[in-house]
Amino acid sequence: MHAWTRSFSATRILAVDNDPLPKRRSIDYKLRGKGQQFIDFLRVEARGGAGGDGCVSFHREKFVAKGPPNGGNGGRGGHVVVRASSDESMLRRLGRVCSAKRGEHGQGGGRHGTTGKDLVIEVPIGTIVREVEAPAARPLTEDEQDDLDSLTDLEQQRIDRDKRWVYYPRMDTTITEEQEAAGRKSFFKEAERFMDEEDKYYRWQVKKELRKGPLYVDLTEDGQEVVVCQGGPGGYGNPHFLTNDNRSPKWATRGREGQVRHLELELKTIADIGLVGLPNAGKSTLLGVISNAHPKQAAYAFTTLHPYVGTVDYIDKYQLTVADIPGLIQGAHRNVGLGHAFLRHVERAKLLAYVVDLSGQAPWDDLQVLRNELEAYRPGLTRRQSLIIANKADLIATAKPNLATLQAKYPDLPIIPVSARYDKNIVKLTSSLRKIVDTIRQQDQANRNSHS
Ligand SMILES: Nc1nc2c(ncn2[C@@H]2O[C@H](COP(=O)(O)OP(=O)(O)OP(=O)(O)O)[C@@H](O)[C@H]2O)c(=O)[nH]1
Repeated sequence: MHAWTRSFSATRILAVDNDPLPKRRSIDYKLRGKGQQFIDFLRVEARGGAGGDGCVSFHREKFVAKGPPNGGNGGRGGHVVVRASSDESMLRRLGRVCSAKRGEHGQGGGRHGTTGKDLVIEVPIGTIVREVEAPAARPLTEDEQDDLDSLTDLEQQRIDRDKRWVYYPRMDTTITEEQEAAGRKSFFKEAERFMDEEDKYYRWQVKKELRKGPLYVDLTEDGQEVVVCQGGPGGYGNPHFLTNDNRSPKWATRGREGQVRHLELELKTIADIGLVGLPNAGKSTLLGVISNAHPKQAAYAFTTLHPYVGTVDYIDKYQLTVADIPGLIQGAHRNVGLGHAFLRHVERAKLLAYVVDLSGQAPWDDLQVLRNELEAYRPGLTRRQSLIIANKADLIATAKPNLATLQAKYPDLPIIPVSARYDKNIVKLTSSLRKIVDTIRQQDQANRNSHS
C-alpha cells in the first residue's frame, strides 16, 4: 500500500506539473527539550544599567605634593537590546525585571570606568516589542517647542564642553591662600552651573521622547535589533571641574540611572501559510509530510498544544514556511478548548489553508466553524487568500461524495484533496502552495515598489 502511494505521487508530479520535487528536510522551529512550555507573550520591566560615578583624585608623586586632579569618569551603563534571531523558536522565560550591567566607577590616575555590558534579549523573528505604561505620543505645546528649539545645539555644546574639560594641567604653586579661598567659592558656582546644564540636557531628552510616544517595533528580519533602554551615562571625574580659579576641585558627579521601560513582547509567527483546522483534521500529519517538522500526531483531539512552524524546501532552494496551530473548536473565541491565543500565529500568514477532514460527516460545517472563529478573532481575516486542503481523501466511501458537496458549497475556494497519512497528492499540494505564495509575494513586492 505504502509503495503504491509513493509511486502514485511521483507519477502525478511528472504528469501534472513540471515543478521540482520538494526536498523534505529542515525544521527551523523545534522546541528545545521536551515538556518545555511554549511562550509567545511576555511582560517585562527592562532597565538600562546605571552609569558609574566619577572619581575625585589628585596626582601625587615625589616632589609633587599637590598634583592636578586626575579622577576618571564613570563608565556608561549597558543598554538593553532586543534582537531577532532565526535560532529562536519562542520567547524565553525572563525574570520580571531585566537589567543591563552598570558601568564601573572612575578611578584615580585618569582611569575611566569601563562601560557596562549590554543585555541582549534574543527573540524569534516576528516578535513585536511594545511599550506599555508610557504617555501616548503628543505634539509639544508651544512653550515646550520653544524650549526645545532654544536647546537644539545642547548636544554639541556638551560635546565641546567635554573636550574642553578633559585636560590635566600642572598645578600652579604661585596661587595665594586668598586666591584659593575666592576660587573655592567660584568653584561651587561653577559646579552648580554644570549640574544645571546637565539637568537641562536630560529634560530636553525627555521632551524629545514625548514626541515619539511609546516604543513599538516589529522585528521581522534576522539580526534586526532595537535598543529598548539606554544605559545611564557615567559621572564626571574631578578634572572636569578644574577652572582657572579652582585648581584642586574636590567634586565629581554620580552616574545617572539607566532608562526604565515596561515592555510587552508578543510573538506573531511570520509564516507564508497558516494551517487552520479542527482537532484531528490531520494538520500535524500534513506538516510532517510536507516539511519534516515533527509535531506529535495521534488519534485524539488536542495532540498539538502549541504552534509549530516547518519549512518546505524545494530542490531549487525555494522555501515556504508553514505554521500549524493547535486545533480550533467551536466557541474558541469564548476561550473554549485552547482558546484564541494561538491565532496570533496565523494572523500574518499570506495564505490561510483550511484543513478539513473529508471523511467526516459534514466537512462544510467544519469549514464554517473555522471561518466563524477566525472572524470572531479578527474581523476580515477570512478575506485573506485561502484554500481548502481536504484531508483523509483515502477514506473513499465518505470522502468522494463529500468532496463534490464541499466544492458545490464553496465554489470560490480552491480545494485540494490529499491524504497526509498515505502521502497522496502531496506533491500537487506543495506545488499549488508554491504557485499561490509566489504570486502573493510578487504582488507584495509590486505594492512595496509602487509605494517607495
Ligand atoms: N485515514 C487517514 N487518517 C489520517 C490522515 N491524516 C491524519 N490522519 C490521522 O488523524 C489523526 C489525527 O491527526 P493529527 O495530525 O494529530 O491531527 P491534528 O489536526 O494535528 O490534531 P490536533 O493536534 O488535535 O489539532 C491521526 O491518527 C492521524 O493518523 C489521512 O490522510 N488519512
